Amino acid sequence: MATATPLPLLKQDLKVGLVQMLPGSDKANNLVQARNKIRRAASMGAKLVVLPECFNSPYGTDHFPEYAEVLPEVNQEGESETFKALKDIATEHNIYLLGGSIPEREETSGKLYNTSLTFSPNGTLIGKHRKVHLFDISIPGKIHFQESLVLSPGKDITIIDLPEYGKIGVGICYDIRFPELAMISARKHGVFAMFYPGAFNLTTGPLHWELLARSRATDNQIFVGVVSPARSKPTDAGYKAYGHSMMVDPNGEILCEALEGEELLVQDLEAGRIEEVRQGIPVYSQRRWEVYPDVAGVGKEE
Ligand SMILES: NC(=O)CCC(=O)C(=O)O
Repeated sequence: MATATPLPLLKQDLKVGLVQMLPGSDKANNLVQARNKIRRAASMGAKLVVLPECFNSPYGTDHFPEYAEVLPEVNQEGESETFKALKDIATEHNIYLLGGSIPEREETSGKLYNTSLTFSPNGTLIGKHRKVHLFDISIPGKIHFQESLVLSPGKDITIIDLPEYGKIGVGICYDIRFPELAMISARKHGVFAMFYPGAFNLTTGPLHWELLARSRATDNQIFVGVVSPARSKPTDAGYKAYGHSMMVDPNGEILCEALEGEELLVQDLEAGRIEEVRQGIPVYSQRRWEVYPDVAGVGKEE
């Protein structure tokens, strides 16, 4: 009797667009810039387009309250300017749209979050991720940043089903430093990719951005996409993003990488690549859960 071949995690090839854009202080103009770049990605065949962290505002604790919008829950409709714009763009181009992140104000509590919205090609809100790990670091003489001054942390791992392709996981920037999130998404939920809209800086970017993207991909043998804002001019005030958006394959190899400026990356993800890598280096079937029972509960495949 013939046994059914399990579907690959990524069910068919997928062209992904990563938009490295430069957000300014004019929200309406940021939305126009995003729309233009998404249109270009779609015209190049991208079926999933990903924007950077804080794509519609400058990145900074002073700015979050001013730019925050009230956002709906998954499968609900909303009135916010950015929600409506992203919904329209996804529908117009018949694409999945992972809308980077924007500051969110929760209506009832007034709490602020750093939140990512994902839309299906028919404009349904199919994913909402609130940044779980807030970016609070202090490296003397280099960088001090404290998102928790104004933001509250999200509480959930976010898995989104793109029925024709498979599942993706979403994290926002600092979330990439916590391997548990990607590990649970990959091993428990079977995602074919993690996407991290992110805005690393000029101290930790050169040190850790590529290292972390390639580590999450290699740890879990999945695709990883990291999408940054472009870097503003040295003479401009405010936070300087590292840039270097990239797509990494399940073997930890960089498939494409941007420089610092505005850039659009369009990259094919190959169905079957995950299984090929896992066959060659079969760590998935070689885990010794009895040696590390403390983590077996969170990492073990179901
Ligand atoms: N926006 C962020 O979460 C920045 C994270 C970062 O730069 C890091 O080093 O981590």
